Amino acid sequence: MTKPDTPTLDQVAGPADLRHMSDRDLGRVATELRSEVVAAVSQTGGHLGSSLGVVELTVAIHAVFDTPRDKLIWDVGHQCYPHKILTGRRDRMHTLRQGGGLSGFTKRSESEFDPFGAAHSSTSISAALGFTVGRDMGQPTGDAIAVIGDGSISAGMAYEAMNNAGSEGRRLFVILNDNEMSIAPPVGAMSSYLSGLSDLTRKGPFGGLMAMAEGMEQLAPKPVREGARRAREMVTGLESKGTFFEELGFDYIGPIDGHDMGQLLSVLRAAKTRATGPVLIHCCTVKGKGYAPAEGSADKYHGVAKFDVDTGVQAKAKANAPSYTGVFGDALTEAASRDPSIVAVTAAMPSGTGVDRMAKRFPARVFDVGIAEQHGVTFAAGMAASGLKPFCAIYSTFLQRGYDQVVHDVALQGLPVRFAIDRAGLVGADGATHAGAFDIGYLGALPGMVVMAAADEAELVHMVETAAAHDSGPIAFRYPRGNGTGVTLPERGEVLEIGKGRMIREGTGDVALLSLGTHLSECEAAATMLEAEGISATIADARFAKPLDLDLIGQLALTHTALFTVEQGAQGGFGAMVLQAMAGEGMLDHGCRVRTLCLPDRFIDQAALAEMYRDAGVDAEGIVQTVLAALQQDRKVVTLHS
Ligand SMILES: Cc1ncc(C[n+]2csc(CCOP(=O)(O)OP(=O)(O)O)c2C)c(N)n1
Ligand SMILES: CC(=O)[C@@H](O)[C@H](O)COP(=O)(O)O
Ligand SMILES: [Mg+2]
Repeated sequence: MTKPDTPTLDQVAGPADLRHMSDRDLGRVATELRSEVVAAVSQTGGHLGSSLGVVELTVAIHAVFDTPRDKLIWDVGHQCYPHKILTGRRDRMHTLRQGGGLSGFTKRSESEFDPFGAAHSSTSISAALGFTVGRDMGQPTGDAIAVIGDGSISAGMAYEAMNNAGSEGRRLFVILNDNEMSIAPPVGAMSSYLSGLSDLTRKGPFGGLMAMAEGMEQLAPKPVREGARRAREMVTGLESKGTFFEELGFDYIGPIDGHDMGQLLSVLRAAKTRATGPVLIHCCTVKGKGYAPAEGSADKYHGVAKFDVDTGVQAKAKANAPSYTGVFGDALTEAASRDPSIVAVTAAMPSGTGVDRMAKRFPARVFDVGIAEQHGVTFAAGMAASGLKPFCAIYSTFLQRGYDQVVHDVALQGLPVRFAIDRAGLVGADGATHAGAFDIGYLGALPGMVVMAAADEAELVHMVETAAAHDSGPIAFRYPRGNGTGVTLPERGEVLEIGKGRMIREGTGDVALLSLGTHLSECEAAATMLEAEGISATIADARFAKPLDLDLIGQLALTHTALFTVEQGAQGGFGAMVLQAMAGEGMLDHGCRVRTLCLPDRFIDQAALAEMYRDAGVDAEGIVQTVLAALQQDRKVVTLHS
């Protein structure tokens, strides 16, 4: 890769250097910064499109505001690569999203320029408002600036924050980065409203000037504003209403061209000088700006693998098995073709969850609610209450955002919502914020909830069929990010008996490995390693974390020296529920030793997935070491291989 020529950017060791530069040089920094982002991400992969869309904005904010004393909070944080380069992390960008390297999102522990961590969307305004209270109560902090995207502002939490900010009336800057894109094309009435507002600017230079004039006038005293508005109405012949944001108590500036450094600098400087309360600056940007392959792609290169800068062609590893997401999407579509009452709900991630495959055949039965997991869950609950069979497809980590809705609107009412929980377990490069670590525990605790975990892609097909057939209450099935094992897929899934596990291989009674989910493969590898140590291992696939197969567990406990549960989830999940059941049933009274292998009580930062599970101690070697320790082999605990 040829290193871009960045003579002006090279003068920037930190944001303070920007504040001594001419506006012209700031424009040069932005141009060079964009090339730097493209070059860096071409080597690491990551969230390219959103970062390219905020290059000018990032330079302008750091040039105008006194970061890190002023707190710049990026919503989601996936667009923070230009920010990281300008705030002293340029030399570490080659470690992005890798073990021991830079996080792909903002992270407090990584830099003083990251005042608030992110990755889950729509939190920035709440956090920024919190900082303004700290400032006003004497904490050593300056202004707070939240940069939130048009997708992220569709989440309820953003409105909760604006509602509060508007009544608090504290000086606060919210910059709406409106690129008319989420991961998928935007949905929702707010998106249409924003398009209406930004039409003026997107129409070209005249529109931009008008918008800027309008924007600047927002900061003038009320009488002047009224006069300007009347003048504008005369000129345009259009009634000029206040914006939604002004109705909430914000001064609204814009829409402005988020790539025009001159506009950005003058609006930010004016806003900083004059704002006395909450201000929303509406910036129109382009996701993937300045890099043709990104701008020209449907997803604007939202998340990319390493790529060739000249061609934009991504280096995607060839998969030798279908992705779990794809298997789910196809199985759901097949089930939907047989049952017209099946519908699907996604929260702004149709392709990430695979429901886009169903949407291709049944567009009227797939609903993208935007980034609105809370609404999505209860929306599905209403569908279920009406008699439909909703599949609510949400990543494990993002379902956390709608948990009370799962409890209060689904489980408490026993409504048959089907939860397709993708990205269950650790996820690799997205790191701790995206780990699907907690769903077994947080769902298993709910009365009436059925919780399944697929051991491979064939099992996933069966679980989709089982969920479709399960009408007596809520049911969830979890599966990991990535590709399957290559096992043959059934033409059509079979309905599994609820609460029944399956025996995979019978040993001679030394140890039993009770697996939940796709770590069945690690259990099989561990069994082979144990055999080499003269230890026979029985393997069973629990299939269900709830209800548990007590007959299977009791049988294993009675006939084995030791029982080990293995799961891709945090403590308080499958192993805990097995132990609690065994205790209740007296299965612990006969001397069977029990160990639960689950994720450790700490967050695990991004790394290669296998490395993360090794670190967690739940890979094959971790299982073997735990077995040997539990059997208290008097020989030294061997390390089977480095
Ligand atoms: C609560 C939550 N749900 C879903 C996601 C997945 N996600 C990450 S970025 C994104 C789209 C964000 O769109 P926008 O705010 O417009 O930012 P852009 O990518 O356009 O810069 C989504 C849905 C998330 N990070 N958090
Ligand atoms: C930033 C964000 O939250 C999403 O883009 C997420 O990174 C997608 O994860 P997958 O790559 O697993 O679909
Ligand atoms: Mg967007």
